[in-house]
Amino acid sequence: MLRLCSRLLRGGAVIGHLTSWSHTGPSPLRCFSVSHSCHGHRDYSLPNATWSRHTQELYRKYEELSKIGAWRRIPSYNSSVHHMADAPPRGSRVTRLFTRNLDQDGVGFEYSMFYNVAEKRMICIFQPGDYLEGPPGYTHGGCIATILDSTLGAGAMYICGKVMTANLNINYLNPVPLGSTVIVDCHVEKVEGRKVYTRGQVRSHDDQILHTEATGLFIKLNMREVDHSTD
Ligand SMILES: CCCCC/C=C\C/C=C\C/C=C\C/C=C\CCCC(=O)SCCNC(=O)CCNC(=O)[C@H](O)C(C)(C)COP(=O)(O)OP(=O)(O)OC[C@H]1O[C@@H](n2cnc3c(N)ncnc32)[C@H](O)[C@@H]1OP(=O)(O)O
Repeated sequence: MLRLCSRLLRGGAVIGHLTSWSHTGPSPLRCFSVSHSCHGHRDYSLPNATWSRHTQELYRKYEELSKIGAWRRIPSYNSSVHHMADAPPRGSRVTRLFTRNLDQDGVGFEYSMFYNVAEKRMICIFQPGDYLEGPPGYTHGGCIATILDSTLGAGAMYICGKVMTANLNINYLNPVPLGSTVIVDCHVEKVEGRKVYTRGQVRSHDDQILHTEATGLFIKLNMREVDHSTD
């Protein structure tokens, strides 16, 4: 972990990159100003042929809201380093962001995130594919935890910059069918020193079913504590 943090932080880490999303002026980060690709990398937050009608409808709704300025789509690449303006050297390692580690569309995590600055709110339109099975026909709880952690964490990063998950509490209330469309709705509740308290829900696309509730504690990273000696 220390090695990972060290490498990320020295390279102008992705989380630092995410920090500057909150700048009000023109973004210094070229990746986030490009809607369809970042230096040729595919933006997975854009619709593909495997998205259901419900997933597409929700996406269009937030896309429209983005046009009037309330929301902003968050591009998504399949490696953490693709989110960085200045990626650290990776050597021979080819890493993949956990939620983007399948090459086939539709079978894993299909999702798109949008952020609302005024509400300190991050939403994620999520369509779990068939390879995320837990109970027969339903999404594995670990996958639900992953998308919650990612959405809560992205919201915390937008407000506070470099953070890591310290605590994640989840109540699973109703199972999430594979292939369904859910909305992961998260916000930052409060910030106390380095602690960022977040809360979120997973609801069905029509808000009729509350699938999951969660709270997350994220800790702002103290760069002085990063140990480079393990490299
Ligand atoms: C991380 C890479 C993410 C890469 C994403 C890249 C691109 C993505 C792009 C778009 C997608 C967007 C977002 C995705 C976001 C996130 C998803 C991934 C997130 C993760 O997958 S992340 C991995 C799992 N995560 C860990 O691997 C953490 C291991 N852990 C540690 O590294 C340390 O533990 C640390 C740093 C957490 C704290 O360590 P530390 O030394 O800096 O701070 P310290 O311990 O002093 O605590 C300071 C104050 O927090 C309180 N505190 C601490 N822990 C607490 C707890 N559990 N409960 C209650 N209070 C707690 C203390 O009580 C004190 O409170 P007080 O100030 O009041 O005394």
